[in-house]
Amino acid sequence: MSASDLDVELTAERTHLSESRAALRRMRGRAEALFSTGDKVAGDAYTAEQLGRHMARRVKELADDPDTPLFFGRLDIEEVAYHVGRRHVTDDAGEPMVLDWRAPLSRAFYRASVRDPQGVATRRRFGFVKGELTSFEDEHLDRGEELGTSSRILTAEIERPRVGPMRDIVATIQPEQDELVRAELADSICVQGAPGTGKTAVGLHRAAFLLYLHRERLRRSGVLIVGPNTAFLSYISAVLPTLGEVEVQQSTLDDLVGRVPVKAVDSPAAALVKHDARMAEVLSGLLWSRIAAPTQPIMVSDGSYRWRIDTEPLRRIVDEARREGLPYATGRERVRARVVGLLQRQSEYRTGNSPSESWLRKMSKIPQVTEFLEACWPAVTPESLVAGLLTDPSAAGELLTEPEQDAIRWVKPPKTAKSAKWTAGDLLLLDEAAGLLERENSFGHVVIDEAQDLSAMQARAIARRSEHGSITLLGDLAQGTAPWAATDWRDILAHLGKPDAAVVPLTVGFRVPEAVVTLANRLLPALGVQVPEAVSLRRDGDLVIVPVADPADLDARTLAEVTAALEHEGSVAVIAADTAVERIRGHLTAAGIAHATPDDVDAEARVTVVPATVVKGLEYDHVVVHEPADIVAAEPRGLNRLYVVLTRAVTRLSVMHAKPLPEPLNIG
Ligand SMILES: Nc1ncnc2c1ncn2[C@@H]1O[C@H](COP(=O)(O)OP(=O)(O)OP(=O)(O)O)[C@@H](O)[C@H]1O
Repeated sequence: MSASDLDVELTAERTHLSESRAALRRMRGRAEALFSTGDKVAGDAYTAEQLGRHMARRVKELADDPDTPLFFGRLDIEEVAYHVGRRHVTDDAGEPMVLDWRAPLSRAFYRASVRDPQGVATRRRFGFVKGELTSFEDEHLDRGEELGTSSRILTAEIERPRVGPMRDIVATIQPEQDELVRAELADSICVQGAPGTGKTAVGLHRAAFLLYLHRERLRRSGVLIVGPNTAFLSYISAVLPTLGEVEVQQSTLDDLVGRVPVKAVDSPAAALVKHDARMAEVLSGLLWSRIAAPTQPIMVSDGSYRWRIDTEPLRRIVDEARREGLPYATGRERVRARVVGLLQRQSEYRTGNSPSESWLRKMSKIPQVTEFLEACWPAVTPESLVAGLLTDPSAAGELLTEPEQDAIRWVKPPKTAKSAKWTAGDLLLLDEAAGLLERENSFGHVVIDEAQDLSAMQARAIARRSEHGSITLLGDLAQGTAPWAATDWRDILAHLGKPDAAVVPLTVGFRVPEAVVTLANRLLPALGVQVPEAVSLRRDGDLVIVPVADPADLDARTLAEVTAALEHEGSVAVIAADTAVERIRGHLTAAGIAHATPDDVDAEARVTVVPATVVKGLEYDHVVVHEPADIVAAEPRGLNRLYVVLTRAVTRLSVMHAKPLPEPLNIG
């Protein structure tokens, strides 16, 4: 294309962009007008509210962010040009101006290749600067031209300095990622991906894709994203809204099971026991052992009548309900209903009339029925069941060893279950107990990030919430830092109730520069897991290792490194052992350098000080690691933690150390 042809073409594309923006504004205007008349046309308050919510969401979905391009690509198929963007935009006649990236036709934008052009003659990618269309790049697939990962626009996107929260990757999703994003709703998948291979991005885009394709169904059942901590959730929270999806629940695991506040901390030994799959068996055994065979008939005087149900039919009712495999509380209500049913039959037989609703209600509450239930199928709450176990763990019998029983035994049992000081581990037990009593609502789809750290009991809590839905499990076994972290995905998948999910590897890294990946990969053999190594797409980037002779100088040298990093564009993080964080924050404050906490992704400050234990899933342009040996020494899986820490850098990594570097880093 000649320079003037290029200009003409660029101008035409810019015109299409501004016309599409105008069309989107009109779509939004129409939605707003409908919104404001919605309550007048709706027949009743309920419909008005439903309609109102729907319209409010629609208006939100149609919001145009001037900084994000409305379209980022174009496909030429049979002489027709289709622009591919974040959402459908249609002109006033309803003709498409921009296709949603999730539409079936858009698939070719991500998948078409010279070998399999899928009808695409030319694929065009657009370059943008602050929402302004500034360039484009063509691949004439029909002439055998294909750029793959050498695309200049893809490279620029990957190498862009990072600031603030995570962004979507719709413009540059890679074919192997797209395959995961567009997997069927019914398919549960597990992605084993090295650091920075786009697992989180894939999970979020898959959620958006499924919502597009199965909108009504998933709106009813819901989509849930589970992340490791609030810093991570705030980092990813903007991605789905920019993709037009505003109704996805995002939660940490602790919040998901948080039915009561946490007021105490488990010892490491107690936590290990409480996260173990045997606890499910213990609780289930304890609960069902509460059921006892009836030993007395029920006798009721009802005005001038006397009703009697003998022990034998009562036994049959209890046995049958037990065999039906219902949750405990549901089973109890079933037994009550059947007992009342027998009373009703006797009454009908004797009086010749059907008893009234109020009679049935009265009978279901009379002391004789309640006493029978309390004796044979007693009322249990999650709190009472778990409190019983923690007061007397010997009830677990052989399922727990004596030291294990001692580890979880309450030193001073609370007066009542209500006044108990529950720990995070107890919340899992309470959730398990609640699941034995009543069924949880199941989400239509659950995305679980950093899943390598799930314990058996945590996985079961998620399984209860995805029983009738599918899951996307994202993680990296090498980044497992929890004491119960898995070494095989099959173990976690079994606890999640999805044993047959496909385990798919991702190995191409989009975050970490090659030199940094090479350093981090030295740790892999010491981590005790079989995972494919990452390969980096990034040839740029810097790695500096700074030995500091005098430990007393380490903090000052770290501060100097931060100051030097601030000369460059992008975010800066100091990652240190948790115990050093407050001290480093103090130094920064004293030096007048504004700094933020990782929870605050919208902070003005460019520097964030991050404790090593919360850095999982996050990324920063320039990472300054403070004393790796201390990070490793702080916890049993310290080397895994260091692997996580070293793989957070997008452009530059500085490793500051006064102590010797941990052994595996020194090889080679
Ligand atoms: N196809 C892509 N195009 C552009 N950027 C991408 C692409 N895939 C991933 N990225 C970017 O690479 C970085 C890492 O992605 P992400 O956080 O999803 O990786 P991850 O596998 O979850 O990493 P970790 O295991 O370290 O948490 C992000 O900045 C993301 O936007």
